[in-house]
Amino acid sequence: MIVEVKDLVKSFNSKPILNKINFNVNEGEIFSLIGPNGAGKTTTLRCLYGELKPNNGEIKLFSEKITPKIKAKVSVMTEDRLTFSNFKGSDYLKIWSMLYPNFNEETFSNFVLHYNLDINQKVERYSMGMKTLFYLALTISSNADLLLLDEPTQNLDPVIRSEALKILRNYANETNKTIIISSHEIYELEEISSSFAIIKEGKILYTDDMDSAKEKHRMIRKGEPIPSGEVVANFEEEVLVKTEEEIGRFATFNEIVLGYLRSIQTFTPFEIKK
Ligand SMILES: Nc1ncnc2c1ncn2[C@@H]1O[C@H](COP(=O)(O)OP(=O)(O)OP(=O)(O)O)[C@@H](O)[C@H]1O
Repeated sequence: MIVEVKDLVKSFNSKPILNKINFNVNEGEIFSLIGPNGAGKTTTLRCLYGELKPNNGEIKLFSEKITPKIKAKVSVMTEDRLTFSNFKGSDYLKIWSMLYPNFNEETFSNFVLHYNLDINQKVERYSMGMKTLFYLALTISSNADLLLLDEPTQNLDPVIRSEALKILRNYANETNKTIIISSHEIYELEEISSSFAIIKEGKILYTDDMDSAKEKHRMIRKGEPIPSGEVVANFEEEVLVKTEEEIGRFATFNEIVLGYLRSIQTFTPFEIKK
């Protein structure tokens, strides 16, 4: 197991933000942490890379507690893409190649060349999309065993976004390295993830492998008998049920995610009052 999170609790100013979170990630997986704005995705990742100290619970990376030695196996893309003022791309290259003993300068050079990123320019002057690409270049060149990527396709145009997903898929598939992605882009997560957890209001609502989740969930037309199992959510004309019975039709990943996110409270779209 590469990542083990057990009963993780994190509060800010006594306000609970993560409420006994549990999930595991195996080697070679691309694991997605999926949830709406404010669900606690970034807070979970910050606990994973040791930036935040949990109030309770246990995190193990590579079967060990987080130590500086373990951190050297992890590379991180933070959501805010924080950049040091006055640092050029080439300065980051120097720092990252010192931090990561297996840093691949050739991969980095090819990446920045392909996307026309000028490493002699200050990174804080890059556009948001360029910053995302630059951090993608750093993280995949790090050759770290675990990548923690917070919203790694944010601000990328559709073509580059799809290329970025392919790059990440290859990173995990070809080298058996592990990636955790936080996002709310359901469609692209389905394309790339092998396992996932759905998080809302600091709680994990469901976690599973992609294939196993699809096997366990069925959509039953309203009015038809509900099989044994757990009714997860009501859709307009169908009901999402977690069951072992072969009945109705298989639910899509999108329906499973929306179903769990709806199940806690009824979703009410925001409307501007006239
Ligand atoms: N340093 C902090 N101090 C106080 N509250 C915080 C702090 N960081 C995060 N929070 C709160 O924790 C909650 C979860 O935030 P978090 O950034 O983890 O959510 P998220 O799922 O990553 O959201 P998004 O998709 O919008 O980035 C929010 O209510 C946020 O206001």
